[in-house]
Amino acid sequence: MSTVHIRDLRIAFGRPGHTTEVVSGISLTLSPGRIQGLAGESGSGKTVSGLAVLGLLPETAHVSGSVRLAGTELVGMSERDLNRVRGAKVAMVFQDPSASLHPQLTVGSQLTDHVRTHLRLTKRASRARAVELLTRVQVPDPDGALHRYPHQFSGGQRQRIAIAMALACDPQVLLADEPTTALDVTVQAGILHLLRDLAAERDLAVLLITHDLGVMSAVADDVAVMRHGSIVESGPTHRVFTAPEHPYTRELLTSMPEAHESLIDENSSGGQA
Ligand SMILES: Nc1ncnc2c1ncn2[C@@H]1O[C@H](COP(=O)(O)OP(=O)(O)OP(=O)(O)O)[C@@H](O)[C@H]1O
Repeated sequence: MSTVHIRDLRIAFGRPGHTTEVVSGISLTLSPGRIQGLAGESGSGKTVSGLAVLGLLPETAHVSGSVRLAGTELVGMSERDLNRVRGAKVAMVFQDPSASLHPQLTVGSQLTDHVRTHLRLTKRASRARAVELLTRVQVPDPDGALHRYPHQFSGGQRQRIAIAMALACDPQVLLADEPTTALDVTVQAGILHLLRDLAAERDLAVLLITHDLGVMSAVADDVAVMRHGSIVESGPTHRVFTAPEHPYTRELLTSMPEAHESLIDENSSGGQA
């Protein structure tokens, strides 16, 4: 299983000579089986950093530094090679599950097409794989779900289906950008549990991007706090949240006391929820 080493990643937008740097040299390591959180206020550079790992930034973005997956450099890789990495090795789950689901295709055809293209399975084997994936992400009636369209599911179920799509080719790395932000709080907890269980059982290296420190404290093993394009503090989530060293981390935690409390509650009940 692979580790992702992000080193001195810089991202700027604009024309040559008139660029604005939005990420100023961040370094992070994503390890198999662990959830690395990336926190920080809106506009701090979390999303563009995630997109850079997948080579999904627009052409107006200038990216430098290094993103190595199992020793292979992804920064500067050709679009053709990146296409092979995307989906197969690195997958992404977005805030809006519709971003990864086609509204006019059944869930079954999307999942089986995806699996057939990338894994070259027969029709029958790809259908079996689709049912297996839907079962794992706990979509009710997986067989029936194959014949339904995305809009026939609840928001939480759609996000589970998007996670199934992301997992279809057994990726080694999963980037999850605000995966629960659009969901009700009660539904959020189920999706977060699922992500945590999947990271552990599949040895997935997960980058969890969220501005929600409650979400972060519930599932991230480690957290990096971004501000204005730089990481101001990073470390094990428990340490960062209970003994923040940087004034900005303290400020964030003060503005969201429930995150701090939820971590304390979880620890007193013997583990993370
Ligand atoms: N395509 C683009 N062209 C120019 N600037 C961009 C582009 N995409 C993002 N930016 C800028 O990059 C900075 C970082 O944006 P980013 O979306 O990564 O922030 P974020 O921390 O994920 O915030 P949010 O939580 O609101 O999504 C912002 O100033 C944003 O305006």
